[in-house]
Amino acid sequence: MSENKGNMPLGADNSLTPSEDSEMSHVIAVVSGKGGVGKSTVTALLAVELAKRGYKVGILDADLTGASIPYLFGLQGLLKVTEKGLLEPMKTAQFGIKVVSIALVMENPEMAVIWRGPLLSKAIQQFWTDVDWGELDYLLVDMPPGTSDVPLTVMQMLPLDGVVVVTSPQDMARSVVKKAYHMANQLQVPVLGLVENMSYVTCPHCGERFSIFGQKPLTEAAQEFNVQVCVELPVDPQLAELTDQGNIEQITVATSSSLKELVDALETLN
Ligand SMILES: Nc1ncnc2c1ncn2[C@@H]1O[C@H](COP(=O)(O)OP(=O)(O)OP(=O)(O)O)[C@@H](O)[C@H]1O
Repeated sequence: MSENKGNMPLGADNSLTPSEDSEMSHVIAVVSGKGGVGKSTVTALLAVELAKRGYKVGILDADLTGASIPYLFGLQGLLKVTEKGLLEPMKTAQFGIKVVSIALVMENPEMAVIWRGPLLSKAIQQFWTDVDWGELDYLLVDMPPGTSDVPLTVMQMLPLDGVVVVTSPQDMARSVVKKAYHMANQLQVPVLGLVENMSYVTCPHCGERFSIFGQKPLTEAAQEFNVQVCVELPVDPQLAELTDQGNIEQITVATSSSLKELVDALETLN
């Protein structure tokens, strides 16, 4: 782990190499200021949209104390171990997205709640070094919520292309974006996009949009911190139902089309 010397940028820790045969073209971290804003849901939707465009996608669920990626995709059971002694990611039913999560490794993943920072970091490190990821166009990392030490350490370990920030209208968006911006700056990677989740509701009868939490100057925050893309996702009852059922891959265009601009931007990384 590289040492933080005052204001010196931390950069990625290049000593951490993925397992033999693993090759990730792009690694993108999805972060949020706090839990419950829909970070895992957005990670899953981005993965589905990229997979729909024909890319090979994986998700590293680094949110060890709130691992929800397997549930969104209806994945159960434990990961198998390959002949080489590596963990084999579990593939999602429809698009074959490769998922690794503490919930697929431990019978009792709730134990991770009592782990301290170094143990959490070590587990995530192993999700990078001891997993047979194979060839991936995109690996999305569902980060622990917040912009404190643990997520920073995690981000520091991985060779990131950039960061996607998820906020909700009740969130202090400007402050979250500011912290994520400084975090990304330290790591010398860009903030690729800002997603305001549960931003509005659409009337099912007339199609009119209601910003029930009021209009927030989200684009101002994006401009201020030079975020390239800024998108809004509606409160979507279909999405809530599909995630509860573990069927997020069956999402139809309505919500996922809101992510189009961001997915386009991720595609330009190629
Ligand atoms: N746009 C949306 N419309 C409807 N429901 C949503 C939307 N986004 C997220 N949800 C629901 O909100 C809940 C929390 O979402 P999610 O688990 O993605 O949050 P999170 O930020 O990852 O939380 P944590 O960090 O605590 O894991 C889920 O039940 C999900 O179905």
